[in-house]
Amino acid sequence: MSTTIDISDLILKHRDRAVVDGLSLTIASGEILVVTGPSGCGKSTLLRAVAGLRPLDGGTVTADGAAIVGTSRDRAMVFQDDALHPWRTVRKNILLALQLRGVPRARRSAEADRWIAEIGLDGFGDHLPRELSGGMRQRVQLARGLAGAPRVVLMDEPFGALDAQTRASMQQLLIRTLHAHPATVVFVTHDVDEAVLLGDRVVVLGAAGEPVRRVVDVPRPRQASPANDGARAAVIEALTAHNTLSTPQETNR
Ligand SMILES: Nc1ncnc2c1ncn2[C@@H]1O[C@H](COP(=O)(O)OP(=O)(O)OP(=O)(O)O)[C@@H](O)[C@H]1O
Repeated sequence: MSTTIDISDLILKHRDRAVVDGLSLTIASGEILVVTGPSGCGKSTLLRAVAGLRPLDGGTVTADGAAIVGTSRDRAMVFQDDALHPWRTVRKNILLALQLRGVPRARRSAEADRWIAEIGLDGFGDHLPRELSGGMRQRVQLARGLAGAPRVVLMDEPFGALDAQTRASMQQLLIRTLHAHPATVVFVTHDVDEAVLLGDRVVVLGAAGEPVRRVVDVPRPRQASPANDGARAAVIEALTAHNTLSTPQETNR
């Protein structure tokens, strides 16, 4: 089961400067909404507000009609940084997420094993994070974020530090996983191809304090170009409208 998120007239400030100024947006239940835009435009700030990790300076953010006033086990965060507990094994990192999301003790062990298999890490359950590659650690982070069926998953450049090949396989893993365990997803990325591959819609924010530049619908079924070429071009056009972001070639790394 997933959740509808309603953002209305949202204002978010840093040191009295509005970073998000009057944003209104509804994220449908089960939708993957990608947020992109120039560096410093407020993507992470917006995500933190939806997570309940920071107060609002105006407007409202609701989840199924209830105001978001703090963190909740229904909403999972997945960051780019390695946020695994370094002293816990892969299995224990996933078990902790299951526990925090309220999965009954009797089911946790089998569920952890299923996640370890799902992310292709059979045989690595007893390894510590430092004994894994960056891509493997990121897979564990993904499992930890999605384990226990959170209704909302908030992802801040989760694959930003990965090489192109690992990134592509993580994107496919995310698509498969969300297919099996639907959630409402807000996914922040700088990468235009990633945005149109993953997103049902792509929101292009303006520079900090500016209005949204564009909301692009991505056609489905989900596949690489040429079906998504129109959406890709629309996102690039909006991003480069004021020449404040890296060029498309740079974003394609
Ligand atoms: N803790 C903070 N204190 C003061 N200003 C901040 C703080 N965090 C962010 N900002 C400012 O708010 C603006 C938005 O930051 P945010 O990190 O949300 O942007 P972003 O779009 O996620 O950037 P990037 O794409 O570079 O990660 C930036 O101008 C940033 O300098």
